[in-house]
Amino acid sequence: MENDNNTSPLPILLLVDDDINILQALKRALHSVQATIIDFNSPLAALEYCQVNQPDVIISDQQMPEMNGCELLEHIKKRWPNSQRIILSAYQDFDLISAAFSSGVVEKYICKPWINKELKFVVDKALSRQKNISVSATNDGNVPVTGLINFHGMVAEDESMHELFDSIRHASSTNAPIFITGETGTGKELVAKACHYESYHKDQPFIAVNCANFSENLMESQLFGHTKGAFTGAISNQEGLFSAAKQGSLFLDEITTLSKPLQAKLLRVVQEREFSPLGTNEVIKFHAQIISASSNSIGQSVINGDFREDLYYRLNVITMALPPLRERGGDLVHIASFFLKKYNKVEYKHFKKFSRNAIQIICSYDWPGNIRQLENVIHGMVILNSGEQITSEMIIKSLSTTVRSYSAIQPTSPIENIKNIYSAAKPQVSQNTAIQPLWQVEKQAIEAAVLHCQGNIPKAAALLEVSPSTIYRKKLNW
Ligand SMILES: Nc1ncnc2c1ncn2[C@@H]1O[C@H](COP(=O)(O)OP(=O)(O)OP(=O)(O)O)[C@@H](O)[C@H]1O
Repeated sequence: MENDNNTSPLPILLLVDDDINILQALKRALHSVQATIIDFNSPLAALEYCQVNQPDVIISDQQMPEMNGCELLEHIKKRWPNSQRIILSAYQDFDLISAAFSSGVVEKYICKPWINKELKFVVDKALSRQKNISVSATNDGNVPVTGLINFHGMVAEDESMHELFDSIRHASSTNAPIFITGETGTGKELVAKACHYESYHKDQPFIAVNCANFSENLMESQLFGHTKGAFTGAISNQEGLFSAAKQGSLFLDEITTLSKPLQAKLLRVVQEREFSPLGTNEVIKFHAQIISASSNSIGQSVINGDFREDLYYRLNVITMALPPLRERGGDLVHIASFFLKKYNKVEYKHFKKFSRNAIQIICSYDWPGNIRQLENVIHGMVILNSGEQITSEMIIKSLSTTVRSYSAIQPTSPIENIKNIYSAAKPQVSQNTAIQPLWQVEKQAIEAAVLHCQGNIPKAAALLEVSPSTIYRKKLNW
């Protein structure tokens, strides 16, 4: 079969479901896509077809008698690794689908009953991605995206962040729940927004709520809404966030702080996709995507019995883990420069760069409050100083003003930390001390710095303003 302008054949869209009615409904929903649709009501027959024919995009049901959808897609992936594979399932088989997602067998997940608009969006995207793959395959393969980028306000060069951005793009066509982990201030809310604004429902609302900010009762009425008189003080009907999110995204931050009774109610919403406002038995359909996040270990909360295991699995279909700032390599300096430019503009300042020592201080500090703390430090510093160059003294002063807010996270205060850095780097020799050979003074300085940096030689080298190889070389001679 040929397409309209008779240049290249239409791509093949393969549909597999043991229920003929579902196959018919899928074909109706997808009648306008630019592809040749082939359908099978048996996964074995579909597999046989795929031995000789290359499908471009496959949509398979999960629950089928002869073989489940994930198994079928795994076979197809082995035969045709470049195909785009989509699984169709009701809210069951979470573990299987999550595993297939993580191993790359499944690229997209569509919930049954599907929304036609969503389905069409997913398939169009998969077809266009498939077209790009074919083009780049003829041009010697895909060139991975590298370098410094700004993805929905997130500045990153580090590979781990680029992988995260890829996961966000991959998740763009699913309505399945997303769970974001990461220490405080690592950018979880930005990731949640990026998931929303990359998704097919980006025109719908993005609603964020921090579960830690409300008491149990208030949180319940915030989420579910209430009718007039539902409880003392309910003087009028109030729409809840489940309803306000419409077909968009609802971001539940610090989800582990939800009380047990509310967890049980949320489970119903996630499973049945419906809820009732307080004070009424009316059942309202819930259409939004749930994105939740926690800066505490949710696994630990489950082990402690503080968080329901079944809810955890329902919310955690797609996991996105944000690394702490101290593990993002060169990103620290890039993000610091990004904030310097940002606050130069906001505060009408003209800083052009960081001094070498300032960069060393930034790189050797652990940033327990992560990017939020870095942002506060740079903002404070820009406000309080002027000139063209940021010096280490400016950083230290500004760090000391943020110390109180982060002392709960970090047992040693940043100022102690910095003082240690200096005393390690510049050992004081008292008047009474006998003069020591230079190699011994050097050895002590190096050992103090390495100890301070908990054995991290590159960090110690940065503090001592030498290259790591100098430390390794000197250690060999002691
Ligand atoms: N990669 C990044 N590049 C630039 N700015 C960032 C980046 N990541 C986060 N930020 C900024 O850092 C601050 C904290 O981010 P965000 O509120 O998303 O963190 P969080 O993990 O949700 O924090 P909390 O756990 O406290 O809720 C925000 O001002 C955000 O804009």
